Amino acid sequence: MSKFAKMHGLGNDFVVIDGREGPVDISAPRARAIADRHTGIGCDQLILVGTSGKADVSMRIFNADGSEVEACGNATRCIPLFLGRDVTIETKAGLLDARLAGDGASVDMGAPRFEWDAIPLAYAMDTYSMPTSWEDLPAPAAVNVGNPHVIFFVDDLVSVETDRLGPLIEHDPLFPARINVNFAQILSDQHIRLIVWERGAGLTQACGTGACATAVAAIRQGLATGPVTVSLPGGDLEIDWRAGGHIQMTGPATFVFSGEADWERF
Ligand SMILES: N[C@@H](CCC[C@H](N)C(=O)O)C(=O)O
Repeated sequence: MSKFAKMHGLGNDFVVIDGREGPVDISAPRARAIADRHTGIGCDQLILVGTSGKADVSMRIFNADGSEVEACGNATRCIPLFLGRDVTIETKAGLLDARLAGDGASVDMGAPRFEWDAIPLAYAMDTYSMPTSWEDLPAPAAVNVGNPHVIFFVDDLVSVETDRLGPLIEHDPLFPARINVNFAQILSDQHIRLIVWERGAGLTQACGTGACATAVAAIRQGLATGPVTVSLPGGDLEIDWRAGGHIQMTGPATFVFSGEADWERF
């Protein structure tokens, strides 16, 4: 048996398992079973907090489909709340600094990457404005903020079939590691509306790394100036980035309930 908390960041929900007391064995099928909304606990991502030799704690991230990934912005904001203090967190994407702020946390998400093989793409291509697209969507941008994102800036978000185009693009062979798909509408110089089809989880209420990647792509293309408010279905995130620098993400994190479970049963 070990302790867990159900938490969320703007409705992007997590089962956060405390693995600091002893090893918790999470395989892909087990992560999928825990995340199942009918037969498990239910979540978009399963988060395993552990000990670390390099930071205060480590964090492993599993999508609802069981795939283990490098980064999760909303979950990173939940960790200071889960532990009750500011923390440094070791992730597959590097060390992150997360501090309690307002009704959530503020996190240094590191520096974005734009090289085609860092996204990764299947072959060399300009990631500022990619010479490709799908159906009526405009040419996208690609950014890696610890995990891979493609961003489409559209005129009218309501008319985009996000649930049909999202999975099509996520699984396109251009993206050998699959991809998180961001559909964004610029509302003003400092305000973006965003819907994210997440790799391995589908449409979510919010995606922290998606907000970071989208704000960075917009600032890079001169479509916005930082700091940017990114409005997702679940609420708003504040993203600050200057070219060459780190991304600072600030927004809410919520504790829902705690429990104890025998993970061997999943
Ligand atoms: N919800 C997260 C992102 C979770 C991982 C993502 N689906 C991936 O596969 O990279 C966030 O808030 O950033």
